[in-house]
Amino acid sequence: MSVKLGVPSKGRLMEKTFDWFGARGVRLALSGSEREYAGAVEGVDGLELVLLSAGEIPRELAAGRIHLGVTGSDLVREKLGAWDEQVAELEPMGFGHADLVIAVPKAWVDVSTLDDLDAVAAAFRARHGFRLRIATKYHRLVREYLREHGVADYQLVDSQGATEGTVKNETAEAIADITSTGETLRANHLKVLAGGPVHRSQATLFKSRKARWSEADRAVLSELKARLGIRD
Ligand SMILES: Nc1ncnc2c1ncn2[C@@H]1O[C@H](COP(=O)(O)OP(=O)(O)OP(=O)(O)O)[C@@H](O)[C@H]1O
Ligand SMILES: O=P(O)(O)OC[C@H]1O[C@H](OP(=O)(O)OP(=O)(O)O)[C@H](O)[C@@H]1O
Repeated sequence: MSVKLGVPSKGRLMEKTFDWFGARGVRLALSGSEREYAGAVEGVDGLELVLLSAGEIPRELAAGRIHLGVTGSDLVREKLGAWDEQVAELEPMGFGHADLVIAVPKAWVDVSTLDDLDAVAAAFRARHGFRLRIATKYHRLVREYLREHGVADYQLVDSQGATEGTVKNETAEAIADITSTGETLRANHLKVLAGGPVHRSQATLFKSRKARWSEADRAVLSELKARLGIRD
């Protein structure tokens, strides 16, 4: 048996993950064509590369089908209930930074904090007879955050992409999505509520608490951690 390392199969996260391991003397390489989702690890024996969608890596870790995985810290928290019972954070990797934020129309000049949002939500319900809609794909994280901050008069509407467009399209009054440069928010005339993001995400190396770790697997992990400069 070998230790399975899941890494994102495409895009920015894949390239930066390859670079991050490479800079630490562990070469990840795609085997065959770029479209074949299989790969090899050079530099550490007993480590197998598995290419997966970043969004699926949390579930694969929780199911114990992979031992290690690289994905955004936001995705692990969103996709897994009690995430820290299922996976452990081994190392934040310093790339893939994005903030999960709540944003409202810029034109709402009286709304800049969560308390303002709460007040507007109550007024909205009284006026329209339905709850203010927040479009997002981060249901778990947004619900937890708003509960902690005492905002209750809202409903989430699911949006799996182009979330910032939902306000203009009148399918939501506010949104919760990740932002890095802030350009998409600006282009859609939205502003971020004050008080800090719901979550500050970055690419992170996770270890599964649910996978079967044989004696040999633990030895592979120790060697890998030594190579990567990760202390226990
Ligand atoms: N500007 C950004 N836009 C989108 N995601 C970003 C950005 N910056 C960092 N990320 C992070 O990248 C991860 C999402 O990557 P990606 O979209 O490839 O995942 P995915 O949901 O698996 O996609 P797909 O389903 O299309 O394969 C998240 O952890 C997110 O926080
Ligand atoms: O702050 P910015 O630098 O503008 O980046 C933020 C945007 O990037 C992501 O979308 P992406 O294009 O990855 O597609 P998605 O809508 O499918 O998530 C995210 O959902 C935002 O829309």
